[in-house]
Amino acid sequence: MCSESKQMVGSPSPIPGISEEKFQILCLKAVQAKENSYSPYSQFPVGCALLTEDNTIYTGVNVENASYGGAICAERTAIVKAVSEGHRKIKALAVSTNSSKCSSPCGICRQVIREFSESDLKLPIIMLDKNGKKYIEMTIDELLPLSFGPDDLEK
Ligand SMILES: O=c1ccn([C@H]2C[C@H](O)[C@@H](CO)O2)c(=O)[nH]1
Ligand SMILES: [Zn+2]
Repeated sequence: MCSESKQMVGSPSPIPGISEEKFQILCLKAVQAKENSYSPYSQFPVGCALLTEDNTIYTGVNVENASYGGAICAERTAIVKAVSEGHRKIKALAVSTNSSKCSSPCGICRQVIREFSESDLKLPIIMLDKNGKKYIEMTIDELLPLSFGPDDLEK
C-alpha cells in the first residue's frame, strides 16, 4: 500500500486551501509529537497533528494505561485538545507511527474525526510513515463511508 503512496518531500501540498509550508509543518509536527507518546504497554508510539479552521495546529499522542482499555489514541487526544480550546472544525489531520507502513486511524478515531469534519466530509487524513518521508492521503468519507453523523439524529 505504501509503495503506491505519494512522496512528501518537495511535492506540492495535495490539500486545496492549505499552503505547501503549512502542509509540511503539519506533517513534521505529527512525526515529532511521537516523542511524547506514553505507550509503555504496546511500544507503539503514535503522533498526530491537526489543522483547525483558523490555521491553529494541535498535536496529540497515544496515552496508554495499566488498565489497557483506558488507552486513548493520538488522534482523539489532538481532537479533544482542539475542541476543548473552542475549535470544532478540522481542516486536515496528519498521523504518524514508527512503522515503515502508513497506518490509518482506528474505527473509533474515524468516527470522532467525522464529528468535527466539514459537512462535505472531504477532510484530508494524511497517514505518514515513521519519518514522514512517504504518506497516503484519503478523505474521512473514504475512510468511513456511509458514516453516521449529527444530521442523522434529526427526526
Ligand atoms: O490510529 C491509531 C492506532 C493506534 N493507536 C494507539 C493505540 C495504542 O496506544 C497503540 C497500539 O494500538 O497505538 C493510535 O494512537 N492511533
Ligand atoms: Zn484510534
